[in-house]
Amino acid sequence: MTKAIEITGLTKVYSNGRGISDLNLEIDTGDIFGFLGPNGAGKTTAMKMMAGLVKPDRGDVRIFGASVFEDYVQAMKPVGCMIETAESYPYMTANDNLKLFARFYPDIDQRRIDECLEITGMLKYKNEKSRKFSLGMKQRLGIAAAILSRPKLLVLDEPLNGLDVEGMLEMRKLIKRLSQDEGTTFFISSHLIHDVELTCNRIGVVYGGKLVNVDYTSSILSNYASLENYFVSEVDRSGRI
Ligand SMILES: Nc1ncnc2c1ncn2[C@@H]1O[C@H](COP(=O)(O)OP(=O)(O)OP(=O)(O)O)[C@@H](O)[C@H]1O
Repeated sequence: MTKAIEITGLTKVYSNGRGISDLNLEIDTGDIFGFLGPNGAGKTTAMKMMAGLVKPDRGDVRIFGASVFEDYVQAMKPVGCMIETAESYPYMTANDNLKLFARFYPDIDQRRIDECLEITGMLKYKNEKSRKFSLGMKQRLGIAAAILSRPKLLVLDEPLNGLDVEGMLEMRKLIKRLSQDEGTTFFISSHLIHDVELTCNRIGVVYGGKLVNVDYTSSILSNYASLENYFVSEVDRSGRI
């Protein structure tokens, strides 16, 4: 079966010597993959390259078989992204922001826009301008935009950023629902160990610009008391190598 994502030798080192180097990773269709690492580990840099927003020094990313760098349009067709902050036009309403996004796709009508607003808990703010939204509301609007086209793969950079406890629970439910009902594959970056443990079925630990290890959550939890113990042990091990 074609892998949802195949990353080979992906490297981007900034002039200050930081970034991410020699990332090799395969994500199966249907995985909820957690890219776990502390601030500055290189998660956003890797995701920007996956979305074709940053050119790598070397390496490749294939999405359902198509190379992001050789066949960008084909590779990005099944992908929804929210990378770094969720951007929206502040003087437009939530609804108008989504209508603008919808113009990039051939078949998104008002019903689908309302559905995405409903799914993300934003329907009640449909006619409010995003300028007045809290960080969490902007984040939800970003997710609504990312799921508009019913993507097969969602790449989400710190999707819980700015969400309160209730918002985090809803976001986790939303991710699991899309995974179960629509078979959506997820690539999610986070520095929140507990949330990754509860949300993701497979986890890659990234530290200091390197992917330290990848394993299934179930297997980690059967060998370690918690994901936190595993994380500390993997980071410690990588430091000693
Ligand atoms: N444009 C840039 N120029 C120089 N250095 C950069 C640039 N972007 C990121 N870096 C550096 O590369 C490293 C990785 O940054 P990146 O944003 O990928 O980390 P991250 O894991 O996403 O962290 P966070 O959780 O804080 O977003 C950091 O040390 C950062 O300072």
